[in-house]
Amino acid sequence: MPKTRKRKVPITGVSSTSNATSSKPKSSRAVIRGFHVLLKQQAQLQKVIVDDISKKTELADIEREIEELGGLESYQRMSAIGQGTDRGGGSEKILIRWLKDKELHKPEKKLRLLEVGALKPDNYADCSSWIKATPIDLNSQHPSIMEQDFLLLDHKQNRENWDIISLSLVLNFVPEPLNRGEFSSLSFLAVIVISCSYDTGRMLRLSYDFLVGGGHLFVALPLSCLSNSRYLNFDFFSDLMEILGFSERQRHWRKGGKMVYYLFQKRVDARMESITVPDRFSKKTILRQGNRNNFSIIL
Ligand SMILES: C[S@@+](CC[C@H](N)C(=O)[O-])C[C@H]1O[C@@H](n2cnc3c(N)ncnc32)[C@H](O)[C@@H]1O
Repeated sequence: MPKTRKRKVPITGVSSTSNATSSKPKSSRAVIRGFHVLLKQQAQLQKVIVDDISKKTELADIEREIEELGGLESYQRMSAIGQGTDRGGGSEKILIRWLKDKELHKPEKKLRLLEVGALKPDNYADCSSWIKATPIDLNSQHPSIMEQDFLLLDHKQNRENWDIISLSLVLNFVPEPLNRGEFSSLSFLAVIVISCSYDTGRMLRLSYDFLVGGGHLFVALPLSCLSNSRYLNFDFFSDLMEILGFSERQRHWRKGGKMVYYLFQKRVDARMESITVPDRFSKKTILRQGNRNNFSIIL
């Protein structure tokens, strides 16, 4: 008689039936964490799958779990719930506060803000008298969010076209080129937490090109991307942004916290074309050993 495979306890410990539909903060956090665990494992398994048949079964289990959790839509919905003001609000609050501190909220003309990786269409609705926000996402969840790959924006049209660009939890989320464009939600999920270092660097370069002189770039990252990466730390990131032509204006994180926020300003005198990128920024440079994550940015 053929052996029946015992159904495993979910790797994430997250039950698909109870959590994927709930909007309780604990549940959404658990589902998001669950997704991250599964996606990482899925991406790792996909790398070795070719010659190891037993891994195929493991991968199938993981893909089933991802599907049971509701796929990308569920993940994005949960992240959007996490952004709600009743949950402490999204990172846009920090950007708005910094802009107000700089007295930038009384402009002659509304500030044009490009919000990359928007899960909600109305994050800047309260500031509509001084901010004209354009939310975009690879996989739009709302008719008012333009479905658009930032990396494929028309260069000519967007060059020096934006006063502010927001990359909140996007640099750590850039899918591999193959999975961008015509992706199924599942193949997209597979690479969601394994950022492609070159595209992350390209995103920062494009942000520079797309901002007006003196324009601001807001970056939010999971703290561990800088505090516990093999290839990146606070100093390295600051040097890299300097090289790109950005001056740091604000930085916020706290010990034991989960996030780090930056506000950079495009230097007007910087001439990217003539800058030679030092070697250490154009390849992965190991900064520290041990049990670390692999988040990196390559210019
Ligand atoms: C973790 S969510 C971040 C959501 C929100 N900005 C926040 O701070 O919570 C990352 C989003 O970035 C989007 N994204 C990643 N790369 C992108 C790209 N090249 N162009 C547009 N959106 C992108 C993904 O589709 C995803 O919805």
